[in-house]
Amino acid sequence: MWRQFLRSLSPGVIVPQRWSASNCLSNGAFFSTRFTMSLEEAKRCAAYKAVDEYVKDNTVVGVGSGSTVVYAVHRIAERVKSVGLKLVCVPTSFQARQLIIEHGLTLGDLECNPRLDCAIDGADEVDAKMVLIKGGGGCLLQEKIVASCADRLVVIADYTKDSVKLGQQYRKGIPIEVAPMAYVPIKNKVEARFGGNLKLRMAVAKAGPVVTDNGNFILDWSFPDDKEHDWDAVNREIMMLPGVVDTGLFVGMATKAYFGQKDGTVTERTV
Ligand SMILES: O=C[C@H](O)[C@H](O)[C@H](O)COP(=O)(O)O
Repeated sequence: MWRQFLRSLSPGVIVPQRWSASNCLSNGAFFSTRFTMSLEEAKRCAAYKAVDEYVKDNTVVGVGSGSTVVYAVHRIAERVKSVGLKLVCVPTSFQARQLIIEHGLTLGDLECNPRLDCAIDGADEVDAKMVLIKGGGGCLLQEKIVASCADRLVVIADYTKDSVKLGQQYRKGIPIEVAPMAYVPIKNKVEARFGGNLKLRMAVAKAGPVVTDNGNFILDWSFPDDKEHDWDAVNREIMMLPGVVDTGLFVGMATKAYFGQKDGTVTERTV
């Protein structure tokens, strides 16, 4: 019935055969291209499931950044209204802060809430061992700080982020946030030590480089993918370079990931 109705509105629309337990597809579908709808629905399903399973009453929740997190915030706001959850939400970026405020949620910070029950965040890529690449939207530093204060980091993503090995699907490289004055020496040192190449991320609607919420630059490291990397060791070594503020490598931080699939189901990974 629903499928017929949705198809009558837009013949190109793919209406998933299976609806997830969290009923994530019943709260509005996207009527654009086949791929966009599918990807957006996949993000939504993952986000809804994670919120339903991990966001509990009387807790402090870290709110990640990016397009998938938008769905998580919608769901958190729905549950605050419908079930009366009492939450404090700690943002990981300017974007997250705005989302919290726009949805009428209680805004917190690490000064008042140095310990969080869980953080829900997106990722650019997740490997088989749950090592993440984050920072495609430039928010890696605050995301890592907030995640480090949370009892649990829960990742929400669509199926394009689920990889065996980093670099398999996400081709933009590992973001490294750096103090502006140090971007050239850091670029040279990382290339000499590990290979690949680092590019200064440039802004799109502004001349010059992207400047993060923290006033820094981002170098995107296209690392050599023809060898195995010990990401924990790589991360530690890069972090030791003066001027490196943080990396988008999240090693040993996430314990749970939800991947929304094309058919509206959600797969899970736990470590
Ligand atoms: O800096 C941005 C964050 O790390 C995001 O969580 C990450 O880029 C994933 O974003 P999206 O959900 O838009 O793919």
